Amino acid sequence: MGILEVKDVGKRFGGLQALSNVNLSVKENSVHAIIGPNGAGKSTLLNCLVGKLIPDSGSVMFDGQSVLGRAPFEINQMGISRVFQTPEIFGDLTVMENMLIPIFAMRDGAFRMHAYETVANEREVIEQAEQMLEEMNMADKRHMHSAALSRGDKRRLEIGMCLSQKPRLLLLDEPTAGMARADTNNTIDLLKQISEERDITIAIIEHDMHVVFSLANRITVLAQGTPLVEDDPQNIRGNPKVREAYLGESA
Ligand SMILES: Nc1ncnc2c1ncn2[C@@H]1O[C@H](COP(=O)(O)OP(=O)(O)OP(=O)(O)O)[C@@H](O)[C@H]1O
Repeated sequence: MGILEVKDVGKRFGGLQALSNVNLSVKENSVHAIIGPNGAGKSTLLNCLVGKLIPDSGSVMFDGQSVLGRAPFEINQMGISRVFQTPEIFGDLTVMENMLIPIFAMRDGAFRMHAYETVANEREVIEQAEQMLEEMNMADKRHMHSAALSRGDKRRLEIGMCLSQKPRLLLLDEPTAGMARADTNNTIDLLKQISEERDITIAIIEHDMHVVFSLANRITVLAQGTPLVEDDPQNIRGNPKVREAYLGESA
């Protein structure tokens, strides 16, 4: 039994069956990649996991509890944290101010833009934020405006903000999209370190096969809204069905 169990999930948009019979079991403390060609349904599936979409059929269980019908913030409080394609940080705030927001939200149960103002003097919250910045290797950038950070550092900050909420499952939606190779490699190293050092499960949607094969210990291939194969990375590489699904792409 995985920490995340998706059973027979279907989702239709008008005449388009975006997902059908999706089954997925994500083992605790694994790094599970969900890959597939454009339009395969990866983002739709992810949105069903975090409450942004409600499937038409099937079930999504996290740690034995259904996430269906819960609002995104409730699912977040259950222990699922999501990293978006474009970093969701507040560019006008400093690195430290950004880091304060989710820690306050976790304590008080809401994620609000002005949150840091009301807690800026609270020692305990500041100490937690400082510690997370240390762990993310960003302490020296604490006073920088977040908009001025490199793409890799924005991602690093956002991942730190997610981790400060102590999630049990981190969902990443193409975390290296649009990055230069150096930033991509830094992000790979950071995610490797997180999965090795923390009691956390990672599920990642990713197009870049270098990232997928550097990180994942389990891979599900989606094609036309349904899982084509789920296996260990070494078996996915040579799988003819996967190559066929990716015809014209590099699997
Ligand atoms: N809100 C929506 N309304 C209508 N159709 C949608 C909606 N969201 C997604 N789709 C369609 O559902 C199918 C699956 O889309 P989805 O974005 O989940 O695929 P994907 O695997 O994430 O693709 P990509 O790799 O290009 O991001 C596509 O045909 C897409 O056009």
